[in-house]
Amino acid sequence: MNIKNHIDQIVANVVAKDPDQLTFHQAVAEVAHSLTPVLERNPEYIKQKILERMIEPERLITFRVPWQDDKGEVHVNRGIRVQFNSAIGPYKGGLRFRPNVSVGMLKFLGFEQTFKNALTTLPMGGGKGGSDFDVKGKSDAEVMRFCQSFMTELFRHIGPNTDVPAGDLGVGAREIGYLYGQYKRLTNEFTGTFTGKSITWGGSLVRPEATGYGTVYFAQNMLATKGDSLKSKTCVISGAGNVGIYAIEKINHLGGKVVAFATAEAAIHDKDGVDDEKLNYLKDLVFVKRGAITEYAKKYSKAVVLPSGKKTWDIPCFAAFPTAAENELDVTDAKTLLKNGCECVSEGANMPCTPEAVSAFEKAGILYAPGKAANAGGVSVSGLEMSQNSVRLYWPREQVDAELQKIMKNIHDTALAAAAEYGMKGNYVAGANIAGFKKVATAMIEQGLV
Ligand SMILES: NC(=O)C1=CN([C@@H]2O[C@H](COP(=O)(O)OP(=O)(O)OC[C@H]3O[C@@H](n4cnc5c(N)ncnc54)[C@H](OP(=O)(O)O)[C@@H]3O)[C@@H](O)[C@H]2O)C=CC1
Ligand SMILES: O=C(O)CCC(=O)C(=O)O
Repeated sequence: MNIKNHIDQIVANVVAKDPDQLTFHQAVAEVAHSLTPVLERNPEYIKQKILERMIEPERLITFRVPWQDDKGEVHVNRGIRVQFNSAIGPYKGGLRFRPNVSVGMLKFLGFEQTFKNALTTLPMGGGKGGSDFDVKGKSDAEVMRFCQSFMTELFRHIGPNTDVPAGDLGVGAREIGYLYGQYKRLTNEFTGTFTGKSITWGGSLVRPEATGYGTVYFAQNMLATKGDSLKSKTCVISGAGNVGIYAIEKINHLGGKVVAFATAEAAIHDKDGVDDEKLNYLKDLVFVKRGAITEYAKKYSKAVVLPSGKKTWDIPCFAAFPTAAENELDVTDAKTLLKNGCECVSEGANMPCTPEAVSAFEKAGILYAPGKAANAGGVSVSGLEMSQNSVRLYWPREQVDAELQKIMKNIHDTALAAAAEYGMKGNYVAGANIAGFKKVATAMIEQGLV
């Protein structure tokens, strides 16, 4: 059998089956093509149709979410949970509330999550969920009513040993509180069915920081292979949310300087860098006041708002951290980064670089880490939160952070070793896909035709 043709056919079938699910096609194509040498060496995977089974979610739940705004007007949104793969543990993955959320988007995210969770070494399967609800411009009371309605259906499909959601875009501490409160009311149980909980009621220290910190730890591990580090280096990020803000914090800890960050609405260039004092202001602005980042440029006179159409990737840097959303960094951005001397890209978001941008980085031979490896710190500490909930203990900050660093180094080393084993030295995309796939595939084979 010609393995390349076989894989092309699998990808073509995915496209034909659900033609509108573009990000899902993109995620499947990337993984499938990097598995060519693995399938060549392991005919059992082909015989057992492991890849074909892995691209079909185990279960897909959609439901109606009716809610009332503050004026009493009724609205209806769609709730979705994709329970993608439970071969190595309960389904695990975040909830996203954003107007563009669709089944296809959540399938892409749930598929990626399966590989990411396998890489963490913790016993977690893959899942993802969310709604086309827009949290922007809603009052706390409206968000609460929406979350309560959403959970009134979702609660019957989740549980500490079944499916454990967490946050993602648009779902932060406030939303998790409202969702968990309703879950508890309906089940009459206080269990670890959610992660990212507040530290006073079952959360883990370092979970809020974990994705941003982890992405920077991953970059640190990549740079160490070249005898380099982030010390005194200029960095840029996109996104000024949970992942982006804590990525800035860790870059500061390591002696780097972040000179640009952005939201979907605006990008800021601060050539002096976002030091700890400015970062505290930014945290309060984003997490507490829910204000626009343009306020930052009003407060700090040397910072400027970039002209419309300009992105943080236009600012020269040594390392770039895309921490916003899928396909936010295209090939033009990649070429600009390379032209300006960028040597390291570590993805905090899920699939933020387009395939053409990734090819440009690979061709240039710079250090490039895909999200499913580099942003796995968040779900890793979620796994540690589940462990703490199971034994009803809280671990100290130093212990959780030490575990996080250990896990990120292990993911780095595992991806690097898998890439080298299959003749793709230094290719973290192939390495992460191969290592994640082999772990899940082995579990699926051992569990019979599931
Ligand atoms: N939270 C976590 O633990 C994890 C998150 N991720 C991924 O990281 C990314 C960010 O998540 P998180 O920080 O939690 O989300 P938040 O909602 O906290 O923040 C997202 C930030 O990205 C900006 N943004 C969103 N969409 C776009 C876009 N299309 N172009 C430019 N900027 C955009 C938002 O701007 P605005 O406010 O204007 O919308 C906001 O500043 C997502 O891809 C998520 O899937 C991955 C692993 C774990
Ligand atoms: O912490 C989690 O369970 C999920 C985090 C997440 O959604 C992600 O890794 O993309």
